[in-house]
Amino acid sequence: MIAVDCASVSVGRKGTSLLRDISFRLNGAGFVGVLGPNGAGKSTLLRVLAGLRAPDAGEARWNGLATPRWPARKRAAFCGYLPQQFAPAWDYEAGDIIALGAGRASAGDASPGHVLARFGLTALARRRWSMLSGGERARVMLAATLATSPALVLADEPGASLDVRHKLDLLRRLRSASTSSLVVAVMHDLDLALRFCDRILLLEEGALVADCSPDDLLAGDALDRVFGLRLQKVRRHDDHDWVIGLG
Ligand SMILES: Nc1ncnc2c1ncn2[C@@H]1O[C@H](COP(=O)(O)OP(=O)(O)OP(=O)(O)O)[C@@H](O)[C@H]1O
Repeated sequence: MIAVDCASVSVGRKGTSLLRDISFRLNGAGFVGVLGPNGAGKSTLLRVLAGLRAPDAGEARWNGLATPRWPARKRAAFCGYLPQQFAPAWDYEAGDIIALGAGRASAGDASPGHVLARFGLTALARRRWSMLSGGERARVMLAATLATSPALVLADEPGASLDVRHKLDLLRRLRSASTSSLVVAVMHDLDLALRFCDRILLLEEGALVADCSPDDLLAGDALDRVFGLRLQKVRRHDDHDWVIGLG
């Protein structure tokens, strides 16, 4: 069972509202994209959902229980959180970081060697963090996050530093994880979000302005309004994927 509730969540900072009375329920496995312009509150929302930031009002719940009430070990087993920026305190080898991820919970195929192989990272196992490229770091962090197949995966702009092939590979892995886990990912690439996600949460200035399927989002004008653009929406010839361009 997996249910995530965001119940009347508000977050403020020095008189500014970062999140304004946000409510939604995510029930069951699936891929949810969080979209919105820079500064809309996407990362703040993800941190609240992860239980890393206490809201000023309202609460986030996993399976009906407010996140602060989850014991640390159960929390680590239940939720994999992939932050926008990550820097380990020590210069670990990639294999050590995978081992830390794999150690969060007992899972049949989560031995570090197996996870490295599953994510095509075996050749990088002995490479120190400081020697990894930005894209390699992102791939190591994704593998560490997904190592134990957590019920809830929260990913903040997971493909930001990846080339097009690895970005697609990452989204396919998240998509595949979302058949049994609830994946919530902050995304900036509208095309890819509409193609991979089952549901979209659209934020604007800390408010939730749309919560719907990609098709319903495209049918309305919320994207144009929020991004201040006239987006051209073209359905590809296979009638499956949308391509978005500037109108
Ligand atoms: N600790 C903080 N102190 C002050 N302002 C903050 C703090 N954290 C976030 N903010 C502000 O809150 C707003 C929302 O930030 P957040 O990082 O959640 O936005 P975002 O939608 O993820 O943006 P981006 O797409 O640029 O990553 C921004 O205006 C940001 O400057």
